[in-house]
Amino acid sequence: MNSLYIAGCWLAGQGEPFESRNPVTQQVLWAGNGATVEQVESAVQAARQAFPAWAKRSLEERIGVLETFATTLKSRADEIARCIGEETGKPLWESATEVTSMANKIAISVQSYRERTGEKSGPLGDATAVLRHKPHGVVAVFGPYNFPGHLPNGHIVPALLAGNTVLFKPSELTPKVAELTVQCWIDAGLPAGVLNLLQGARETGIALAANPGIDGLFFTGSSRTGNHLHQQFSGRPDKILALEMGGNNPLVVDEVADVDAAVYTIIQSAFISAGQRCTCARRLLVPEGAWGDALLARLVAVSSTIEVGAFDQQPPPFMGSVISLGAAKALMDAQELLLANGAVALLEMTQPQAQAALLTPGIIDVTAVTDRADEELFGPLLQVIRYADFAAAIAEANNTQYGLAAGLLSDSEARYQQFWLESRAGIVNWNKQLTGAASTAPFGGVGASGNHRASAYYAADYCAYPVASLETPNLVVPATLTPGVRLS
Ligand SMILES: NC(=O)C1=CN([C@@H]2O[C@H](COP(=O)(O)OP(=O)(O)OC[C@H]3O[C@@H](n4cnc5c(N)ncnc54)[C@H](O)[C@@H]3O)[C@@H](O)[C@H]2O)C=CC1
Ligand SMILES: O=C(O)CCC(=O)N[C@@H](CCC(=O)O)C(=O)O
Repeated sequence: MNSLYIAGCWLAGQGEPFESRNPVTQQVLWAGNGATVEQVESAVQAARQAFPAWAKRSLEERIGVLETFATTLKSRADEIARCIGEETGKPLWESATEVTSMANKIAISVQSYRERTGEKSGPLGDATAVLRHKPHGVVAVFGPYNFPGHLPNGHIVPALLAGNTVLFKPSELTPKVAELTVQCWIDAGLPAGVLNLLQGARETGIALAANPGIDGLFFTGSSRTGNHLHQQFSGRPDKILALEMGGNNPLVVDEVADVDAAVYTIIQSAFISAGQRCTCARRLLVPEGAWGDALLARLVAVSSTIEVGAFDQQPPPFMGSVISLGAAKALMDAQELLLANGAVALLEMTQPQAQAALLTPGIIDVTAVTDRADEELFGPLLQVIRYADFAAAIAEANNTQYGLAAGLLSDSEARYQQFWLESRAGIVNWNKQLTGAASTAPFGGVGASGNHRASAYYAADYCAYPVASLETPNLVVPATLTPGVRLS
């Protein structure tokens, strides 16, 4: 099978074989071979060769290709949504929103490019000061499995718009979505070599990140891989590295008047996408006492009725599966370990069928667990921590190496102001779910969640570098010479 797209040609990978499966039925959806070190090198050369012509095209010409890509996405929206659903397990209604986000990314990126990396000029003395931006050159884009279309697209679109050429290494768990996306780019008329697809697992990623021919690497994925890349790129200030990584996100609940509104917002924060969003609430901070007990009772009651099912089930489920049987097992093991260490199951996460990666929502009280690991459990398992007062809640919210998203549900604006000031995260929400960040805003975290190169609306910033110029067509001797210099 021709799994790679290099220099405008589909060709077979010569590396390790791998496949993707429907996480519920285990049906094989895609099978192929990864790219070898040599094939990565030939893709880097193709991207290098294509770079000057692509970068020299006018911005309007590049926008034209991107807009055709958006039209292609819209015309194939149902097919792409189905592909995302069957490969990730995400319900069709949610996969459809992912395709919409992909298409919307074009206009948002153009607006962002013009606003943040466009051209500005003004008089400075007897010259004109001009600010323009240039693309970096050849950049690698690494994608995660949870948004196999939207998140790589969030790097690829602004990178191409700025004039870079791209090597796309998708998650090995979602090769079929990646292949379909690249086909849409081909149909949109993207010239050969401008976007190259390097399928493969970790070894392909390692080969691409280590290739000396890349000028930058834009990564969305786990903190562990991101940290590894950060170390690998240390001492290389000549290469730009943008890291979007995971979180251990806190959602603090105050004693609000509308308990059902709080419960709904918690569910949208913790269980959407079966808990497989980097922005999902992982830790729910609930006040000690009767009000907190009542909130939790209601949360458990409603969560136990959440529909979980296959991506195409009718009527549609709220939650699909997690990405694989392996991921389901790791989550079940993590729950078991927490329970063995003193956690109390308020609603135990279960895996109803051993051969399907479907998990029911889990809510466990970990207040009594000492030395809780500060790690991201990437699935539908919400950890509850009870707090004595608001200061303790904020301290617990910040008790993490990560800093992606943090939220407060409270009727008090003063408390929100305190929370906003004292919390440390790139997304801080008040009475809104943690998930579903807008593409029209910057998206990135601090601490172990990122390296201060926010994506989404600010992706333009890492896709091009500023060039400041002082310009005048007339080379003249200034009226006043610097002391000590004589021209006569
Ligand atoms: N902050 C953000 O914007 C987002 C972060 N995420 C995070 O992504 C994670 C889930 O995605 P995964 O696919 O599991 O991430 P991952 O880190 O396992 O994989 C991401 C990519 O890196 C590649 N890779 C793995 N090891 C590598 C190595 N040593 N060298 C080079 N490449 C390597 C993989 O093949 C894949 O293409 C979660 O932690 C989630 O929080 C997901 C979405 C958004
Ligand atoms: O990148 C963008 O355009 C906006 C950020 C975004 O879409 N965030 C989503 C996905 C987060 C994840 O991958 O887990 C969200 O906040 O739900």
